[in-house]
Amino acid sequence: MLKGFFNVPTPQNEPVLNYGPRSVERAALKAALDEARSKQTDIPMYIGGKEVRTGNLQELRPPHDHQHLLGKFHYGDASHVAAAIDAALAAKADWEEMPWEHRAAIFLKAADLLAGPYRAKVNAATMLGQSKNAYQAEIDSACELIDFLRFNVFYMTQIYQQQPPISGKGVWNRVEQRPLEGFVFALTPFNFSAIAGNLPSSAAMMGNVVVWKPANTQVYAANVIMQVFQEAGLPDGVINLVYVDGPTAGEVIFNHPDFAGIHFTGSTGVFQNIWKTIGNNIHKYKTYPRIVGETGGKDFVLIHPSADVDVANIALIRGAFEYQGQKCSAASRAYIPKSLWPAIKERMQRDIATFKMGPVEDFENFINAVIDEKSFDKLAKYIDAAKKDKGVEIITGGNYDKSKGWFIEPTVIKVDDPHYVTMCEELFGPVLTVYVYDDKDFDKVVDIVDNTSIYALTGAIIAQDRYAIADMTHRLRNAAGNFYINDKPTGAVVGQQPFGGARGSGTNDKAGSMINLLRWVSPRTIKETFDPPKDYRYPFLQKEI
Ligand SMILES: NC(=O)c1ccc[n+]([C@@H]2O[C@H](COP(=O)([O-])OP(=O)(O)OC[C@H]3O[C@@H](n4cnc5c(N)ncnc54)[C@H](O)[C@@H]3O)[C@@H](O)[C@H]2O)c1
Ligand SMILES: N[C@@H](CCC=O)C(=O)O
Repeated sequence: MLKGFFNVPTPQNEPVLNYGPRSVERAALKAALDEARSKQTDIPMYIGGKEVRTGNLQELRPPHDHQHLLGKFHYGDASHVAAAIDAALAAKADWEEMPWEHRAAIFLKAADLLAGPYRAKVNAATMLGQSKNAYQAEIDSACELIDFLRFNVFYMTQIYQQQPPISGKGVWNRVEQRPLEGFVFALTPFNFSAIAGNLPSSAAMMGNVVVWKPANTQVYAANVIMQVFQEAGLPDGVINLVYVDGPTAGEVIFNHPDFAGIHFTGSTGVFQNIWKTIGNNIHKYKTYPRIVGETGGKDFVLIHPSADVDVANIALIRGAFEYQGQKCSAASRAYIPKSLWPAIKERMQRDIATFKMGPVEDFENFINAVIDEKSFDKLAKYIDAAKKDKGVEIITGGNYDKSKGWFIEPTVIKVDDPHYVTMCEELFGPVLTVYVYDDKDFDKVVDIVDNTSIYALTGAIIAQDRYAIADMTHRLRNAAGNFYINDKPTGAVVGQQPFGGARGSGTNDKAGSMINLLRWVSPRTIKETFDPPKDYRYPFLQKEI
């Protein structure tokens, strides 16, 4: 066995390829899209390294083209969740004994596979399965996932290097970072393949074994990510991928004595129910499970009268409409001073009119479909209500069409009431609500921004006046876990802006950071004494002579 203090490669953010006309990457991506569309993929679960097929098949269709069948996946039940836990626990002893540098090597290789031979495949799967355009897929399933893997390996070594600074005379103090006792449950959302890949791999990297359940609407790309982990050399049973209904998975997992932690990203309601269930079952577990959850948002853009209107416009339209507003960080409520409203409105209408909407296979489309019919219907309902409600005006968009795919036009709603429902609730779609305030009321508006929603995920302020920037930065310190000045509230980059929110938006354990990885280990302090005392008496107890 090799012995040494190993350094890992210094991580750099994976460069974002541009997919411009006639570029090599564009040709490779087009070929991968054609290949994926030309066949129907049969997708198994992966339990203990084996492909598991139940014959209970669920269809996968592109959200922008629901008549096309991409493939089917094998749906499981409670018995598959139990089998996945057994497989994880069977793999545990060998995995946690594996020297860390070998764990690191597996995930560094996975990053290289994604950056190279799997890049087009994973991007094509994310584009088709989740209706992301080429750029949005590239920054997610390629770059962000690669960054998560490489930066997490680096942070892992920093965690291992942290040792007590002091060892007294004749003593050596050290700290060992043990994997959790039991298995970790990774429960992942539809909207980011990077998050789907990061939640199981970050816990596994720290020596844990994992049961991973993705959203049904993300299974198509999850399958590719699992193939990458396997090809990178991940031993059987370390990550077990199952497709079951959420409550069924929860019923088995949250009643298991070896349940040691959940790594969740998804909606606030689901997370709160999970937390309650874990609380009710706390006496059943061998340890106190780690509960890590990044959840919903109602992300704001607050525009100060000193703002540059072009900066404000781009922050709004990119922040609100990239990936159809289906980012937890998406700008969904904006506060705009009356003095700037005409200029900003004119720019938004001008630019949104040039957005092309349609399938991802046509690279001219900036806007694609929302994820499924349930989301489409929900968004259509809010838009219909906005058309009827008093004090509410549709500024642009407002149309939708489900004949070919789940298409909702980018929609801007202006409201008279800053507490109108679409200013408060997370809609998770291409709908931006704006409240136009009197410039003299700016001070009150800062409080409204802070108090309007239960969430505190992301927020942006747009201003040139430095006093205003300083004031808003301070007063909105609890309103967002990721706070942007003169930028859109989306697009955090691993290693640069660690991501996560507080209040109703989650436990703020910052995905892709040391803080997050620390949740997947349990430190053991070891004190070794070289010359231990052999007499209980303190020196002062000795008789004076
Ligand atoms: N804060 C963040 O970092 C972040 C990132 C991405 C998405 N999100 C949030 O995720 C949500 C969108 O994703 P989604 O629609 O996939 O979320 P979701 O909550 O519907 O689903 C997340 C996961 O939980 C599972 N699930 C659903 N109901 C369950 C139940 N009752 N018991 C157990 N599991 C259950 C789903 O199958 C899925 O795997 C939005 O609210 C968004 O803001 C947050
Ligand atoms: N980290 C992403 C959002 C993830 C949630 O959907 C961003 O910063 O835009």
